[in-house]
Amino acid sequence: MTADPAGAGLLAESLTFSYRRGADVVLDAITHAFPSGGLTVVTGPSGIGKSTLLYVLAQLLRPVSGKVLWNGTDLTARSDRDRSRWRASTASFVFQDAMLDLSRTVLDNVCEGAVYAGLPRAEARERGMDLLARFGVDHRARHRPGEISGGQAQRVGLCRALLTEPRVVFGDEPTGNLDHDSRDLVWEALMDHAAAGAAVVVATHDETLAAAADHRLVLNPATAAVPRGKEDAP
Ligand SMILES: Nc1ncnc2c1ncn2[C@@H]1O[C@H](COP(=O)(O)OP(=O)(O)OP(=O)(O)O)[C@@H](O)[C@H]1O
Repeated sequence: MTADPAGAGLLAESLTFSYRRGADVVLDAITHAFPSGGLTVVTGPSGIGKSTLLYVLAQLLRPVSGKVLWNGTDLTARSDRDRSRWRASTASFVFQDAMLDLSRTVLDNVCEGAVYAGLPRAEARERGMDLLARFGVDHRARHRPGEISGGQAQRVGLCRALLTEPRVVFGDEPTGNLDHDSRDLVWEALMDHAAAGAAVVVATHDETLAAAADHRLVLNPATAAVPRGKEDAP
């Protein structure tokens, strides 16, 4: 991955969101930077809006008002098609549940999205096998997801997310269901990916992992968003 320019990354500017007109405001004027080259954790109590913030940053949801900037360019002003293109070319997700397609092999699960987005199949499979080996699940490449453990499935989900070396990775409780070894492995992979230049944004309840992150945004009921952490001035 080539480095993004200094000051690069995602920037939320006064983001406000509610799921329906007249419904509760879930995100209330959040302004925060999620820099490239760092892992930012988003913490806060259940139901505060951590997942929602990830979806708005990822352009899966449109804010009611405010902007999401990527390297200084306003994504929220773009058409739905352009926002989907940005997501396909730039971002990926790791969820608490790996959400694998049960009808496909592990290797196909890792590769299919990237092939669909235009990566040649042979290259995708080669990269996919390398990643599966890196995360210790290459011996399961030809198995179906129903034949592997939850921890292995999560590693497979991680391989799928990293296959295209995305500049942005969103993790929604990516270590939530994992034993300690798998948890550490997933976390280190995300930290490494951030260190290689990506903007990684992870919603988590895991205080141990949160303490090890580069940056932190705390969502809190009184203020909606209270920046905290190593260089998280609003
Ligand atoms: N699709 C939806 N439609 C309407 N309201 C929703 C929807 N998804 C989430 N909400 C509400 O939005 C608020 C924020 O939810 P969100 O899932 O973002 O919180 P969270 O901080 O990620 O919670 P958790 O830590 O439990 O995963 C909650 O009140 C939730 O009930």
